Amino acid sequence: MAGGEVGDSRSTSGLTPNSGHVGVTEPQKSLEDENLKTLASQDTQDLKSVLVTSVLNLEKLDVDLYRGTHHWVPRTQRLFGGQIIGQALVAAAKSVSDNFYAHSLHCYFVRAGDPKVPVLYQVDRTRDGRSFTVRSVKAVQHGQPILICQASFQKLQPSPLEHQFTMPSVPPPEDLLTVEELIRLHLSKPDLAEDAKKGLNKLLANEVPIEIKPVSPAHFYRFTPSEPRRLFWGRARGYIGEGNMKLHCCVAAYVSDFALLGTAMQPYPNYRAQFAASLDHAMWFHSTFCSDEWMLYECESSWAGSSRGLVQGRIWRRDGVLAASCSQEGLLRVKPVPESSKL
Ligand SMILES: CC(C)(COP(=O)(O)OP(=O)(O)OC[C@H]1O[C@@H](n2cnc3c(N)ncnc32)[C@H](O)[C@@H]1OP(=O)(O)O)[C@@H](O)C(=O)NCCC(=O)NCCSC(=O)CCCC(=O)O
Repeated sequence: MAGGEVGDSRSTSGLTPNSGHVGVTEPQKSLEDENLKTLASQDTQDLKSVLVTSVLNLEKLDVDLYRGTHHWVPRTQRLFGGQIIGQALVAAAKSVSDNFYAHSLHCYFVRAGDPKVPVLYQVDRTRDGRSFTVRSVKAVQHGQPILICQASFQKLQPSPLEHQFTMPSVPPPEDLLTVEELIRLHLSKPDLAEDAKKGLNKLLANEVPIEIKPVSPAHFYRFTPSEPRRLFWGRARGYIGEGNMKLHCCVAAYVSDFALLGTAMQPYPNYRAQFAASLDHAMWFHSTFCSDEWMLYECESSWAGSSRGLVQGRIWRRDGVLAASCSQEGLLRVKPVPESSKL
């Protein structure tokens, strides 16, 4: 966007939910241990999200050249894909007029990101049109691209053609446990294998700037084989700020890469990913939303084969409006889970 700030105040999307349907079911007790909800995980909603203060706050080095730093690095010690996509979209948006809004992006992860050095973002102003503006961004480390991304922006153009799927009915986030609460619950089991305990404690030590509440934890953690479909509520930790749609899109791009690929592993609880990495990621933005408010992520994997898995995602506002869709193919090299590690 013009002026180098990821900020605007888009007021309406032009898309409405289907016949006022609200997909959230009435409150109900989802897991027996209600006490855990109050004991576990501090409420950080009053804090400005680290995604705003640091991760998506790129340093300008020159015209169309930015530097991004890291906050959370996954255990794999390669950069989190969502961080690179989110930062690439921030860089792309900086040269786009305020009245153009991201409607889609298409990315390839071509090399693993190195967490020891910052990432440079080189923006190419591919085209400025009357309705659409396109930017190409190359994320570079050690002189070589790690991500190539095309992002397209459009002026608001209302249309009589408006439809969307209906949001699935699920319990509201207030009735579900966060990933951290579920892990603590699991850790309290006396017969838990040592290997599993170690793995879960490592997960707890993660400082991921995203909060997640799985709708069906057993599917999410792949205790049993299940259809490659998952639903979870997700939001950025901390406060992002109102009326800043461009930033909310960048945050959503960050969050969207977090738990997508695991969907393709759900039918195979006896296999563990030895190497899992997103190969490409596409995203379409449909409506206004707040990425620091709970949104329902509906993910399904239509196919897996040749050491790859394909996953589609829909991101719903809790009032039933389809906010965004995404699609990703990932590399999944697997090995059987050793008996001693089974939960
Ligand atoms: C995907 C790859 C690895 C593809 O590379 P490649 O052509 O295989 O490259 P390479 O340098 O030749 O090899 C890399 C490595 O893969 C090994 N390899 C290659 N082929 C095979 C095989 N058939 N069987 C078993 N191993 C194989 C090679 O020996 C290399 O291993 P090494 O690094 O030497 O230990 C590359 O393009 C890449 O690293 N891209 C970046 C992917 C990425 O970083 N994505 C974003 C992070 S993933 C993420 O954030 C999602 C997390 C969300 C979630 O967990 O749900």
